Amino acid sequence: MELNVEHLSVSFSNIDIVKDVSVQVKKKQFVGLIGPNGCGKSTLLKSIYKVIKPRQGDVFLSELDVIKSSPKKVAQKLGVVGQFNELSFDFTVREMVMMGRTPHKGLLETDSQADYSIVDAALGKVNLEAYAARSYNSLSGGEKQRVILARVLAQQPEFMILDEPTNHLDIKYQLQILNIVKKLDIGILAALHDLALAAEYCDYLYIMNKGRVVASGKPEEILTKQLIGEVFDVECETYRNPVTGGLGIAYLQTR
Ligand SMILES: Nc1ncnc2c1ncn2[C@@H]1O[C@H](COP(=O)(O)OP(=O)(O)OP(=O)(O)O)[C@@H](O)[C@H]1O
Repeated sequence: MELNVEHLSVSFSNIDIVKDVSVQVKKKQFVGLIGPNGCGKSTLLKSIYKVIKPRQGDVFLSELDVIKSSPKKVAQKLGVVGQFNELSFDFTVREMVMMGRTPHKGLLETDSQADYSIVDAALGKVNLEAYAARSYNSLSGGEKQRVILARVLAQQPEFMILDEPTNHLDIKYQLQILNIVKKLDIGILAALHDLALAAEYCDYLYIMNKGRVVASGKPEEILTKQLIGEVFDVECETYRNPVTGGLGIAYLQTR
């Protein structure tokens, strides 16, 4: 599926937080959204996945008009890994992941053998099979993050939004999660903080500052020291990593 966000604006108490933002994710593209704290990344993503109503603009997932469609209809296509994953009620890890199947079920439909197999496969993908009976609230931040990803995998979405999916994760699981979502071969829009990881995994980047998209393009084309300096207020040098061949960024000092 493709994502088309057109001229989206979001305001809280008459203050514009997201200002006329247009974003496109083509079929099977991994697109990153980067920008400093408070620039509006989460607000933009939440208005795409229907948690916040935008003041104006359109969101389409291929032909599906996301703003006008029911949450269930959207959840059949769109998976979301959000930033905060706390729960008031306690569920087991397996119950949490099984919730990913809900959008595909009728009102009184019970869990089928196929649902159990899908849930087991999703737990396996994030290395949490042994945690299936554990209480979700007893897990560490990183384990919770992997359960949420497993729930989204069980949902079998055709498009995925991730809001800082590698928050809380040590480097092994940061790479594991990015590798898992990359291999899904579906459209992805992900807010990321680590610029080097964004450069490595993303096909295309949008850079936000103060509610607006200020640059977009292929990572190596737009992640210049001038742009990083302007947007993040940090002096840096960029270089080609001699080991990976990818983009390296040496941060020097804050401005
Ligand atoms: N419900 C709300 N009411 C008023 N202001 C809000 C609300 N939600 C977010 N904001 C403000 O909107 C701005 C953008 O917040 P947002 O969470 O979108 O930023 P972000 O780019 O995702 O930041 P971070 O990198 O820190 O997660 C912030 O100044 C925030 O305080």
